[in-house]
Amino acid sequence: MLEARKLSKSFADVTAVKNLSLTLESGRIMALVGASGSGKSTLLNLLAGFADADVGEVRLNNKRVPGPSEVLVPGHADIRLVHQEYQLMPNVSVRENITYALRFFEKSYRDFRVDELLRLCRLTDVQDRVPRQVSGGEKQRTAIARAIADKPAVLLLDEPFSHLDLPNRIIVRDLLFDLVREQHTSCLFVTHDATDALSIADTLGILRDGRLVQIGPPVLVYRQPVTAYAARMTGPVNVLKAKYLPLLGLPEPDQPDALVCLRPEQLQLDEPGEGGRIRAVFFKGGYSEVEVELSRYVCLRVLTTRDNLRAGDPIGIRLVSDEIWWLKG
Ligand SMILES: Nc1ncnc2c1ncn2[C@@H]1O[C@H](COP(=O)(O)OP(=O)(O)OP(=O)(O)O)[C@@H](O)[C@H]1O
Repeated sequence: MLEARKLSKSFADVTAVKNLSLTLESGRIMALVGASGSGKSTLLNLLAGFADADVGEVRLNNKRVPGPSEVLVPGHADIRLVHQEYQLMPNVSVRENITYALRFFEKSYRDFRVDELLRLCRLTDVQDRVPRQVSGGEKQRTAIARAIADKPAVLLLDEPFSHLDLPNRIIVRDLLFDLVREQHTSCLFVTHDATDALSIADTLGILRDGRLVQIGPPVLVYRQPVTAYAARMTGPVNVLKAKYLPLLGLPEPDQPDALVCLRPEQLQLDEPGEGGRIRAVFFKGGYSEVEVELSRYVCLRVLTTRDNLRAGDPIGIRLVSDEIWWLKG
C-alpha cells in the first residue's frame, strides 16, 4: 500500500503540491486528473522518491520512502515512474532496453522474463528494432515493460495515454488491467484527460492547484462532482445557475445563484418550445453533440443519435430525470 501523508512541495513562490494525502491499495488503479500546472508531475516525483517533500511523507507498506537528499541513488526499488518522454536508451534495441532493467538477474531468468514482458506488452515483433524505428505506442510500452521488469509493487505513469491514438490507448489500457490482475501491481497515473481514467481507474482524484479537491469511485466523481472544475475535468457538462432551471420546466429554485451540473446525457431534445434554437451540431460517430441556445444566457449541450439536425433549427430540451446535482463551488 502506497500512502501520501499531508504532502506539500513549493518551488520559490509556487506551491505545486499542497497538503495532499492519498492511499493507493495494492492491486488497484488510481487516476489523478488535473489541468496543466495542477501539480501532477511534482506529485509523481514525490511519490517515487525523486523529489523531497517540504512537509509530509510518502510511505510504502508502512515504511518511509526517502527523498533524494537522503539517499545516494534517488528512487525506490519497489516504485517505478514512467515519464511522458519514455527515456529509452536510443542506441540499443527494444529487447535490450528491457533486458537492462534485469541486468542483475541470472541470464536464464532474464531471457525468460524478457520474453514474457515482450508478449505482455505486445512488443515481440519489434524487439530487435531501436527506439527510433518503433511507433510512439511501442516506445511507451517498452518504457512500461522496462519499468515493470522486476515486478515493482507500484507503477506510476505520467500521462500514459496523451500521445497515443485510439488503438494504442486500448492496448495500454488492457496492459494496465493485465498488470494489476496478474502481477498485483498498484498503478497510479496522472492525466489531463479523464476519458481513459473513467473507464480504467478504481479510484479517480481531481487535482487543482496542487490540492486533491475530490477523490472517489469514477462513477461517483462523474455524477456528483463537488465543483464546476471537477465536473469539467471529468467530461462534457453543462454548468448553469439554478435560476435558469425553469427553462427546462422545473420550478423556481430557492437558491437562484447556486450552480447545478447537468451532463449532456441527462437531457433530451424535444419538440420546439419557447425560443430554443440549435447553435451547432458536432458529429461524434455513434452520436452527435448538439449545442442548444435556450435563451440569451443559456446554451446547453445535449447528446442525440438524430442526424437530421441543423444549426438554426428551432428545438426544445427536456430533462431525462429530475435528478439535479448541485455544485458546492
Ligand atoms: N522545478 C521547478 N521549478 C519551479 N517551478 C516548478 C518546477 N516544477 C514545477 N513547477 C511549478 O509547479 C506547478 C506544478 O507543476 P507540475 O509540472 O507538477 O504540473 P503538471 O500538472 O504536471 O503540469 P503539466 O500537465 O503541464 O505537465 C507549476 O506552476 C509549475 O510551473
